[in-house]
Parts: sequence; C-alpha cells; structure tokens
Amino acid sequence: MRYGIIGAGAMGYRYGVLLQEQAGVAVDFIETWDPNRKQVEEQGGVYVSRDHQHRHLVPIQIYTPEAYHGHPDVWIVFKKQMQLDAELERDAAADLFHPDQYVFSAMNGLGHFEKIARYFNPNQILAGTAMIATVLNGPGDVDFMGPERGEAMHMAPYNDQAPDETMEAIYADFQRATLGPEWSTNWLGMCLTKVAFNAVCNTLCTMFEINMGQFGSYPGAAAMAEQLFNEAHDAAARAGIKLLENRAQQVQSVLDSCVKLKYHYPSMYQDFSKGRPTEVDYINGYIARLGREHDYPCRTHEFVTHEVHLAEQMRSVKK
Ligand SMILES: NC(=O)C1=CN([C@@H]2O[C@H](COP(=O)(O)OP(=O)(O)OC[C@H]3O[C@@H](n4cnc5c(N)ncnc54)[C@H](OP(=O)(O)O)[C@@H]3O)[C@@H](O)[C@H]2O)C=CC1
Ligand SMILES: CC(C)(CO)C(=O)C(=O)O
Repeated sequence: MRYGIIGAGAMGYRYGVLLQEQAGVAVDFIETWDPNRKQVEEQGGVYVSRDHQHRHLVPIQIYTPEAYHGHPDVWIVFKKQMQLDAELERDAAADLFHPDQYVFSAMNGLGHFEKIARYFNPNQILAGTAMIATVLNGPGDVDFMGPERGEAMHMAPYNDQAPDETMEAIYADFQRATLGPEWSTNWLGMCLTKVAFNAVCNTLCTMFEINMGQFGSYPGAAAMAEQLFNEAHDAAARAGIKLLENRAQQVQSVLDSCVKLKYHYPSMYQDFSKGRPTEVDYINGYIARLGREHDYPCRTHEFVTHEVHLAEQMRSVKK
C-alpha cells in the first residue's frame, strides 16, 4: 500500500521513515510548514538520529498539498491539535482526499476524529495512540527517542467494529515497520487512556521544564499521578467510557515510562519551550470538560489547565 503522511513533524517523520525503511512501502509527505519542506528539499531528505546517535540522511518525497498529485491508499495524520482544522481544509481544497482512502491518526488529546470524520467515511477511519517519543530538533532533523523496537502503539477502528481487510493490511505494515501495533475494539476508551497518561507526563514535565526521568525521580510522582488519574477515571466512569487500564496500572505505566523514556521531553514541552501554544486544552482541558458535562468537577485538571496557560502567557515576561 501507499501511505501519505500529513504533517512531516516529529511523529510524521517517525511513522513515515519507519514505514519506508522497515516495511518497504511507498510514502509521500505533505507539509505546510515551509522551512521544514525547503530544508528537506535542499538537503535531499530528512536527518534521522536515534537517541542523539547515528545521524544520517534518509531521502524522502515531500510536497505542499497543492503540489501533490498522488493518490495514497492511506493517509496518516500527525498535526498539533490546534493546526488540524486549517490543515484539513487546505488539503481538501487541494483535492487530496478521495472516497476510497483510509485514514489513521495517533495524535495526542481528543477532538481530532470528529474533524477527520468531516472528510472521510467513518468506516475507513483508524484511531490510534502512540507511546513513541520523538523530538523534532528543527526543520528536516528528527530524533527517534528510545531503543529500536521499543515502539508501542494501539489502534482501533473508529466504528468499533472488527477491522476490515484494509485495516488488517495497515496493521501488518505497522508491524513490519516495527511500530509495535496492538488492536483495541474501543477507540474512545483507548484514546482517553492515553489522554489521561499525557495529562500527567506531558503537563507536569512541561510546567516544571523537566524530562520524564526527572519527573519519575521525584518521590511524590506516583501520588501526583494518582490524583490526576483518579479524577480522569471518575469522569470517564460517569461518561460511560471504559478505559484500557485501571488507575493503578496507569500510575505504574507513568513510572515505567519515566524509566524507559527518561531523557524524553514530552511533545508539550517541545511546544512550550519554543514559545508555541500547547495542546493542554485537548488533554487536561478535555478531561475537565468531560467532568463538567457529567456533573463531576475535575478540580485538579481545571487548575492544571489554567497553570499551563498561565505559564504560556508568562513566557513573554520571564527573562
Ligand atoms: N513528539 C512525540 O513524542 C509525540 C507526539 N504525539 C502527538 O502527535 C501530534 C504531532 O506532534 P509532533 O509530531 O510532536 O509535532 P510536530 O513535530 O509536527 O510539530 C512541529 C510543528 O511545530 C512548529 N514549529 C515551528 N518551529 C519549529 C521548530 N524550530 N522546531 C520544531 N517545530 C517547529 C511547526 O508548526 P507552526 O510553524 O505552524 O507552529 C511544525 O509544524 C501531536 O498531537 C502530539 O501530541 C504523540 C505521541 C508522541
Ligand atoms: C512520548 C509520549 C508518550 C510521552 O508522554 C508522548 O505522548 C509525548 O511526548 O507527547
């Protein structure tokens, strides 16, 4: 199958390069961020490292939406939540989307699948989550964090039905690409489980400008995680959403990830440290809203969402 990656950022490069190199499938990248696309064109590909080592150039094909005339079988979408509406609108205007195509996304947060479903048949959408840490050093330069074959991800049909033949073929390509896929049959529970995880790791590491190892080394890390997970799980239970892990498993998953990905600064930190807006409204903000809608105030998530916005705003006054 042929894949089209929408968003040649950290995760877009990770999926696209692994699919191209490990699974041996054709991959095209669509990028609206001009400096990134121009850098790739100039240097003849993207520089890829793993854990800061073995930096090498991987030739890739990259296009603006308007310059692309291919017809991939599957689109893989990796934009920041705030960028998605404008991206999909521009791609649709450039006539990139066709009724036979499938689409996969493992963006963090929630809210993206409703937007994607405006352009694709819901029976052809695959939801995903990725425990895959990646850093974009800058235009045309990406760092895959963590050991080879340490990648782990979940995927679920957006219609919560059994995967069809094309979805199984995508799964097989992801397996060959060493992305470590695992099926789930509950897309919303799967995504909310990852949202709850990111609401701890991404948010706390960002606020304190630390990496995951530094957060995990704090003796109170488990207690902080537990408080945030308790609220997320209480809100999910009231909304009738079944999560993939229980509270204790999620706390353990944070502690384990803080060891496995100890040098990783979560993607939210990467935005925060470069002066960009964060995805907090789609992560802690999503949980807070879910609680509000079900008459269960998630006081810590409400507060933490404000804290991140306050920190964002104060970047301009801090030396
Ligand atoms: N990175 C990770 O480890 C993981 C990320 N995710 C999720 O995947 C989705 C895509 O995230 P991700 O791939 O990390 O994000 P990207 O790497 O795509 O973010 C890059 C975007 O940031 C902006 N940018 C501007 N200047 C720079 C610069 N100097 N260096 C880097 N970026 C710059 C550009 O947008 P603009 O110019 O418009 O600001 C660019 O499109 C998100 O939902 C994220 O939460 C999920 C799992 C892991
Ligand atoms: C890598 C991981 C799983 C760590 O929180 C992530 O989702 C991110 O950095 O955004």
